[in-house]
Amino acid sequence: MEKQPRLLASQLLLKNSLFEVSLNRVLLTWTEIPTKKKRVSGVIHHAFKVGTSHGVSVSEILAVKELDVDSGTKDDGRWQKMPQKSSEAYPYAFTVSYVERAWQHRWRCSDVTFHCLEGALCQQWIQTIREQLAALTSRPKHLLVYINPYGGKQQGKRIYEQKVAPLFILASISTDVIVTEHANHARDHLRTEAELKQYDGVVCVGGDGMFSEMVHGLVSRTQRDNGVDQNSPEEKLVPCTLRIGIIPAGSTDCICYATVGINDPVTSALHIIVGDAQPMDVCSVHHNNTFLRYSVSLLGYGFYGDVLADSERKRWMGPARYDFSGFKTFLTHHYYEGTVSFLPATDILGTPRDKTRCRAGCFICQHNGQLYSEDAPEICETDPDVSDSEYKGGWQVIRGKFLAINAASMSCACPRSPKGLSPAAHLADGTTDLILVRKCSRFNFLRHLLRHTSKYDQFDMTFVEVHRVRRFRFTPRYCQSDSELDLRENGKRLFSQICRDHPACSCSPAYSSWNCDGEILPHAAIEVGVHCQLIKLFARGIEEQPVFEDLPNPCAI
Ligand SMILES: CCCCCCCCCCCCC/C=C/[C@@H](O)[C@H](CO)NC(=O)CCCCCCCCCCCCCCC
Ligand SMILES: Nc1ncnc2c1ncn2[C@@H]1O[C@H](COP(=O)(O)OP(=O)(O)OP(=O)(O)O)[C@@H](O)[C@H]1O
Ligand SMILES: [Ca+2]
Repeated sequence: MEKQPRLLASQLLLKNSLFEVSLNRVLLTWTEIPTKKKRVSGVIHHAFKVGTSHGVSVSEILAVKELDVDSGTKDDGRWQKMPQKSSEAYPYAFTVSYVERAWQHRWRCSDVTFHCLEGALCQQWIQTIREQLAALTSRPKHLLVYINPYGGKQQGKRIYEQKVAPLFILASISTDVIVTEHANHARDHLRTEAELKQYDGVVCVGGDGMFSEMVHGLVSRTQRDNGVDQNSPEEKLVPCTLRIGIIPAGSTDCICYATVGINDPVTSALHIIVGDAQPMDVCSVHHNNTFLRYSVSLLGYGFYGDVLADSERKRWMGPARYDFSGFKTFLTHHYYEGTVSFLPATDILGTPRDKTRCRAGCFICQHNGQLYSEDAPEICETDPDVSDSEYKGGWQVIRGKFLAINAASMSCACPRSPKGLSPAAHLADGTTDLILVRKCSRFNFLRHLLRHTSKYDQFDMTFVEVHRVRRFRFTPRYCQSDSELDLRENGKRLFSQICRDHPACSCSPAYSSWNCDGEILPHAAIEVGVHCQLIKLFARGIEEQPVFEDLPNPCAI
């Protein structure tokens, strides 16, 4: 790393030991000064332990506070007993709060208190660190927070008040907090009422459903403000400028898990405070030139659609509803007939079955993101319906009987499946991985499902194929007209009743439903397009190697 000029360097006391403390534009470091000498088996050693050098990136300092040594309190009100020796000899002190990496991608807030001989020096340190923090323009100062009190285990309010709000206060972030009163409250407020100009970001406390509300509110608002018609499937959309933060408090939390590496409220709050930014693809879903919904994680027909439809009736069970309905849907083993047409992503780096993983600073997302950005010139894409060969102007057409049709715009990693539905999918590459699971035996489908929880490749099975695509369409075999939709609902009820009455019946219903990020879509025939990097999150992607130990040599960082 290029050597940065020092802004400050002093000898300060930390836990009754003297440290050389140094600050440049990038790093704050402190290294113990070997003072005492120790005789060990006749040999004199400096009392300098390995691990007494520390470094913290300025971009990961959360706050600096003066410590009131005389009163023994910090100015955040927490009491702290001052060590006798330091309060006498080094009567001035300041505390730096910073991000420390813990196990499995968790971040924690750590404090270090330095004691100074003189008040002026103490003030100089505080002032200089504050100036450094003020220069970090990507950090949010004012946030709009929506809390879903009923998401996941209904802990959203408690999680925010106890774990997140104190950190925002520490980092001098002001907030306007709205506790939602009904579904779509946050979406509608964002879309029509919220005065977004005054905020540096919006935050949701909840699960993937709440995140989806934020996406719908922000994306729709941005298109409306820019005169873009969401109903046209081919239309380029205008990217949103405000970043979205997620404090996980839901049942699946897959967006949080796949963008941060863990569903942990404190970790997410710290990513918001340091002002991280992670772009993300958004799929638009249309039916007959009418906009239906946006999707950022999973669009699933067949298995995941059926799991969701069943689980919605069991919300009272909390997160366990998915396991219950998953087991039930697995036993019913329904397949669905239809035609999938898709436009493969060409000229891109990466394939759905390679070993690369989307990680912080992902090169593939940067490369493919340029190719497919919403500003990039249009690539001529022939419509799949204009010719009837199986390979039309780049489009490919597959007809068949499917247990599941899944489009994963990102890995969909979550606590249930830490590698996700499509482990090599990318957050911001402008593509979605289209996974087709054809009709197979229950045993084989179970093998496929189980592989989501092990190191084995879930795509390495004869009945599974996966394509990285820009757009796709699905048409069920027995096409429904809109007026048939009501009939369909009634028919489905009748059908499932017949099947319940005759458990030996092995036939399948004509239609499943699409699970669109945890919401049921009202149509089976849909058209989907990926909008590259349409939104940004307060996240940085999963970090490659978390650092657990103190850095032995700050100069080598
Ligand atoms: C045998 C164990 C197999 C485990 C296989 C686990 C695969 C799990 C893959 C999860 C992918 C989640 C994708 C994220 C989707 C979110 O946008 C959405 C909204 O939050 N969540 C769901 O739809 C929630 C979807 C939740 C789906 C849960 C499926 C559970 C399947 C259980 C099958 C049991 C068979 C047991 C036979 C003995
Ligand atoms: N005050 C509220 N009352 C009822 N429903 C709400 C309220 N606020 C939000 N919702 C709705 O609750 C649904 C579920 O919320 P959320 O995503 O927070 O939790 P979840 O479903 O448990 O988690 P996941 O989406 O991760 O499975 C969302 O679709 C949201 O629209
Ligand atoms: Ca993607």
